[in-house]
Amino acid sequence: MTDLTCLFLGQPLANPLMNASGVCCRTTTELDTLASSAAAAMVTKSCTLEPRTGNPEPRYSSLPLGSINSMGLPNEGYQYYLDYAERFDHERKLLFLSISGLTLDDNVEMIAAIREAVNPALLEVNLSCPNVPGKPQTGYDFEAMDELLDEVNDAYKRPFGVKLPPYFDISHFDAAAEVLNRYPRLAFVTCINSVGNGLVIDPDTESVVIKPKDGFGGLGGAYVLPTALANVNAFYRRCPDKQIIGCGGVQSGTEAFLHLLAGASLVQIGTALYEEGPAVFDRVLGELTAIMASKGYTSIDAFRGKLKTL
Ligand SMILES: O=C1NC(=O)NC(C(=O)O)N1
Repeated sequence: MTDLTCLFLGQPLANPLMNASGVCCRTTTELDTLASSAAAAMVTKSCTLEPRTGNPEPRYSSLPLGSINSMGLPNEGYQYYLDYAERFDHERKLLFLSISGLTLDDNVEMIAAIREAVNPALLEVNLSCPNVPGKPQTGYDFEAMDELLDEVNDAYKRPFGVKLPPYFDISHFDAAAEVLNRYPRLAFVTCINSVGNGLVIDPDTESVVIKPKDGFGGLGGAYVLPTALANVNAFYRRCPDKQIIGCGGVQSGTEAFLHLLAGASLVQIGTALYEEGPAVFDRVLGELTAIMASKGYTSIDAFRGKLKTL
């Protein structure tokens, strides 16, 4: 019998799957769809202090090898998601609440409200939205990242986590991990956010495919799998006291298996969820189960993090 249960921050979950923030999680209708899906956990759209309509459309495009987006943090404002979390049945499913304040003060203000929650969700601080014009990604500025995490650590006494951008240099894995490891209550790290500021060009129209930022947007899907796996494994190796949530390029049980092998505790699905809807969770769970059975693994811990090197 193949058992998909896993432990996250001490909480048993039926399986390791959840959505990637931003997909199927902006409205209560979308969030309720996730709550009714086979995913064992779910995360809200990254929210800001005030509601945002986001960037002009078209701002998302799907392609054979993945997706490009420049949504621009469209969301209902943090109170909307706080209210959703207060009404949520946390026994039923693990709920994460993602914040992406436009300024340090906005993040501090949102956290001041979130810490008063009677029925708290798990806080994820998004350090990596690449699509707000004029807003650099905090995750690429280690000093700013440390300053923000110091404020979060002071203001918020429950375990929390961060959503990181992809890094592409070993010295950046080292520097980022050094900052993260200063905060023991920083309990999980979600790798990766989209690969920022890619450019998809349509050869027929000789045009970009999304409107914001002259077509520059965050890449997801198959394009980003090797980078996602590298970031999951890099932080799995460097942050032994934290759990890693893998995100990027999961389109089947195979990629979910790879993220777990690389050290992920949970696995997020973004582009494939956007394209296929919540049935993607049932499909990927079935495929993951089949892969584990074919390899003789009866539990996820039998192989999780046990990536072989040569
Ligand atoms: O953090 C984010 N990552 C993305 O790829 N897109 C969204 C967005 O643009 O809102 N935010």
